[in-house]
This record gives sequence, C-alpha cells and structure tokens, in this order.
Amino acid sequence: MRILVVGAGATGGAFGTLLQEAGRNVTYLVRDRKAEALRRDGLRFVSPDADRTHPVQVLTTADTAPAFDLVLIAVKATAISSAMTDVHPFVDANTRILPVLNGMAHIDQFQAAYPGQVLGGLARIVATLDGYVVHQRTPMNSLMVGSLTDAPVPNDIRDALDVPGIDFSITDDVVGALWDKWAFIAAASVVNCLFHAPIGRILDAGGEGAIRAAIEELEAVATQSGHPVSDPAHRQALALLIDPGSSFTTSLYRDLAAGLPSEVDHILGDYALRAMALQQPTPLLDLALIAIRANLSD
Ligand SMILES: NC(=O)C1=CN([C@@H]2O[C@H](COP(=O)(O)OP(=O)(O)OC[C@H]3O[C@@H](n4cnc5c(N)ncnc54)[C@H](OP(=O)(O)O)[C@@H]3O)[C@@H](O)[C@H]2O)C=CC1
Ligand SMILES: CC(C)(CO)C(=O)C(=O)O
Repeated sequence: MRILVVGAGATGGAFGTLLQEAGRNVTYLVRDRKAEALRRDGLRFVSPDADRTHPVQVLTTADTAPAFDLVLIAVKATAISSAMTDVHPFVDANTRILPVLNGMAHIDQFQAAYPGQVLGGLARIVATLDGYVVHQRTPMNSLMVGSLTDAPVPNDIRDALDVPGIDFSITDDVVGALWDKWAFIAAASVVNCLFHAPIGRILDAGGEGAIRAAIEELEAVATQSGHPVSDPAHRQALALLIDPGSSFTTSLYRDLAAGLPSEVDHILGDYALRAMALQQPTPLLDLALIAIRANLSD
C-alpha cells in the first residue's frame, strides 16, 4: 500500500515515521522549502523512547507520481483548501482519504471533493513541530478510524495503519467520536484561552467551577447536535481537566501563545456557529472567542 502523508508537521511526521519504521511505503507531500530540507537531512522524530532521523520520500506539487492508495491529511485547518488542491493529482477513484484534523468542518469539505472516499480519523497525541524536528511530547499516540459510509473500513487500510507505536483502533461511530473529541478540545481550549494558563494553574487559582461549566456548556451543544458525548469521553474530559498540577494545554492554545496560525475558527468559531443555529447558549465559548480575537488583532 502506498501512503501519502500531506504535511510533515507534528502529527504527519509522527505517524509517518512510525508507519515507515513498520515497513510501510510512505511519501510526504510538502511545500518547496521543506522538501529541500527533508531531501537533504531526512526527517527527525523525537518520541519519549527514541530519537531518530530517517531518509524520507518527498513530493511537492511540481512532481508527478501515480495515485496513492491512502492519503493521510495532517495539515492545520488553515491549510485545508491548499491541501485539497495540492493533493488532487495524487488521488484517483480508489484512493482513500484520511484526515486527522481536530474539529468537524473538514470532513464535509473533503467528502464534497471526494464523495465516498473519505474516512473519519482522530489522532490522540501531544506533538509539536520545532523547526523541522517533530517531537512527540508524551507516550500517548493513538489513531482511531471509522467509516463515513455503510461500507466498513477496508481491511488493507486497517492492516497498513496498525503498527507498533500507534495505538490503532476502528470505531463504528466515528462522527460520535469526532464530536466527543471536539467537545473536549473546545472546552479545554476555552479555559486555556480565557485564563491564559495550563489546567493545573487554573485549578490552583480556584477555576474548577469554570472548567466544569465549560465542559457542561460545550457538551450540551454536542447533545443538541444529536451527538451526545459518551460517558467514557465525559469521564476522560473530567479526569484530564480536573487534574491538579496538570500542565495540559491544547495545540490550539499553544499555537496562539506562540503567535502561529491557529485553528480558532475551525475548532471554536464553527462550534459557536453551530450552537447559535441551535439556539444553545455558549457564554464561556463566546467570551473566549472575544478574548482570542481581541488579542489576535493586536
Ligand atoms: N499537534 C498535536 O498534538 C495534535 C494535532 N491534531 C490536529 O492535527 C492537525 C494537524 O496539526 P499539526 O500536525 O499539529 O500541525 P503542524 O502545523 O505541526 O503541521 C502541519 C504541516 O502541514 C504543512 N502544510 C500546510 N499546508 C500544506 C500543503 N498544502 N501541502 C503540504 N503540507 C502542508 C505545514 O507545512 P509548513 O511547515 O511548510 O508550513 C506543516 O508542516 C490539526 O487539525 C490539529 O488540531 C490532533 C491531535 C494532536
Ligand atoms: C487534546 C489533544 C492533545 C489530543 O490529542 C489534541 O488533539 C490537541 O491538543 O490538539
């Protein structure tokens, strides 16, 4: 199976390396400057148990190649449109597209472009891109995949993605799982962004009530949308966000804090719009969006 990873960033570099180490045929679609560096230096991936640099196969939009069997989309939401355009020459009717972005709107966008070819994907990993180096910051690294049609996830895709280092699973309700994660990441981002702090410091400052209120507020929107957060996901949200001493922050908050392009509109803005359409009040989310947008316009 030939796998194209679009974006050699935090998630793409981490999953791509582990797939390559398991013998999968992995190629990265990257932009020109990164292509040069990757071709020259290889891709360095530092995980809690290893620091390695592998030579990698790289394509840019200037190259041609036969269509791939699986395309893993690992770009930020701000790059969805460019990724959709850039990937087009490397996709045919048999290619499966697997986005691992947080949020939900990208699923509709890819499905509109490639009807019947898109799988739902969820990445659970804390990874960063530092220069060209990919760091996996904690041992957690899981990939959950599910079908968005009546057909099951093809066996060759399961086999290709089930490799050491990735806790791989298939779900029967990937849309529900995406909502579970979206509600969690939105609640965590709301409190990180409102209080400019990781979870432990918010709790130390007496913020447990506010964290619980954010979880309740965002889970209510999921319920109204027809995708109530599952009990295990709710318990996990509480365990992660009511955890004294925790240094947890979301990638959205870390990007904002670092002045990088962020997924505010995709993860929080879209959530607020859906809540508004359902007439479901989201006072904390609204405040967080004002705080973020006021600071972004500095
Ligand atoms: N990081 C994390 O811990 C987690 C992230 N996620 C989600 O995964 C998604 C990806 O995030 P993440 O991996 O952190 O993002 P990164 O910014 O680390 O990586 C994205 C990469 O995509 C590249 N890129 C952008 N546009 C294109 C394009 N048109 N063609 C090829 N490459 C392109 C960027 O390249 P360049 O370097 O040239 O700008 C960058 O290297 C997000 O939705 C995020 O929310 C989910 C779970 C955890
Ligand atoms: C919450 C987390 C760490 C889970 O993978 C994530 O998706 C993110 O911060 O973007």
